[in-house]
Amino acid sequence: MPTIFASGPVRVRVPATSANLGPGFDALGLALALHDDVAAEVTPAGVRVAVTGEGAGDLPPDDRHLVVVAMRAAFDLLGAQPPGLALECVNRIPQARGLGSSSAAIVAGVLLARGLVSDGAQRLDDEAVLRLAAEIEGHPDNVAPCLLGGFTVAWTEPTGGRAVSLPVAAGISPTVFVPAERGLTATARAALPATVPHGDAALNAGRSALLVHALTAAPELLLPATVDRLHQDYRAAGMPQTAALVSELRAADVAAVVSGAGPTVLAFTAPPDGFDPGTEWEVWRLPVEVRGATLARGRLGHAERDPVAAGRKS
Ligand SMILES: Nc1ncnc2c1ncn2[C@@H]1O[C@H](COP(=O)(O)OP(=O)(O)O)[C@@H](O)[C@H]1O
Ligand SMILES: N[C@@H](CCOP(=O)(O)O)C(=O)O
Repeated sequence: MPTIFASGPVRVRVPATSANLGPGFDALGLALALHDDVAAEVTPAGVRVAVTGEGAGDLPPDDRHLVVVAMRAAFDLLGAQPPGLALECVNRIPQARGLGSSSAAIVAGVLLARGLVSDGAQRLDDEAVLRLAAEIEGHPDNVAPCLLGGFTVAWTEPTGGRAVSLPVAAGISPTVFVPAERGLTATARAALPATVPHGDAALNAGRSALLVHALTAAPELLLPATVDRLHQDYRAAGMPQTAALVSELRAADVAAVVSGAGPTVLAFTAPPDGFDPGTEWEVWRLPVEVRGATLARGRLGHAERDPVAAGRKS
C-alpha cells in the first residue's frame, strides 16, 4: 500500500528524563515534568527547522538536526520520505547535561513522523516506536520513560528495546542540580571500562532490584538502593564537581545520583533546609511526569510556545 502523508501539522510534547538512577545503568529511568514541544508539517520541498529555547543558534536547521534524523529513520520504516519538512521546536530540556535531551529529540522525531503518515500507527506500533528510538539512542533507558512516562524498567532483546512503566510511590520528590557546563553522553560512555569486577556487578544487581522496590513501595530504602559501582566512579574524574555534590548530598542522607551520563545531579527527595550546593548549580524541583510523550494535531499554540509553562518548578 502506498504511503499517504496526513495534511496539516502535528505536534508532540516530550518530557525530560533521568536515566540510570544510580545502579540501573542502561535500564532504569524516570520521566520529569520539564518538556520540549515540537511541531512538524510536510512541505513541497526542502527542510526548515526553527528552534527557540535550548540549543537555539547552535543546532543545525537541516537534515543534521536530531529530530529530523529520527524522522527520516521513522519515515524509512513507514514506507516513504516526504517531499519536504518544516519543524518548529520549543526546547526547555537543557542539552548535554544528563536530562535526556537527545532521547526527547529522538522520541519527538519518531512520533511526529508516525503522526504525519495517515495510517502511521498501524505501520509503526508503540513497540516499534520504542525499538526504533532505542536503536537510534543506543540504549533504551531514557527513551523508555520519555515515551511511557513515570518510572520505567527497560531491557534489550535480540529484537530490540522493550520497557514497562511502574507506578511511583508517594513521597518521591525529585530535585535536579544542573550545572552550566555540558558533558556529552558519548564522552561519558567512553570513560567506562570494557569489564567490571564480579563483586561490583553483583552489588549493582541487588541494588537495582532494591531500587525498583524503593521507588514503587518503600522510599525509605532509597539511600541504600541508589548505590552504584558500574558507572559513576569511572566517570567521576570527568565531572569532579558532580561527584562531590553527590557525595555531599548522600552524606546528608539524601538519595542522590548522577542523572543519566551527567553532569546533572538527581536527588530523589528535597535537600535539607539550608543546604547550599553553591552558585554553580541551578536547582529545580521537577515532579515525576506520569504522562509520556503526547502527539496531537495542529501547530504549537500559545501554551506550547510559553518558555516556562511546561517547565521548571523551583
Ligand atoms: N532538542 C534537540 N534538538 C536537536 N538536537 C538535540 C536536541 N537535544 C539534544 N540534541 C543533540 O544531542 C546532543 C546531546 O545529547 P547527549 O550527549 O546524549 O546529552 P543529553 O544527556 O542531553 O541527552 C546535543 O549536543 C545535540 O547535538
Ligand atoms: N545509560 C546512559 C544514560 C544516558 O543518559 P543521558 O540523559 O545522559 O543521555 C549512560 O549512562 O550512558
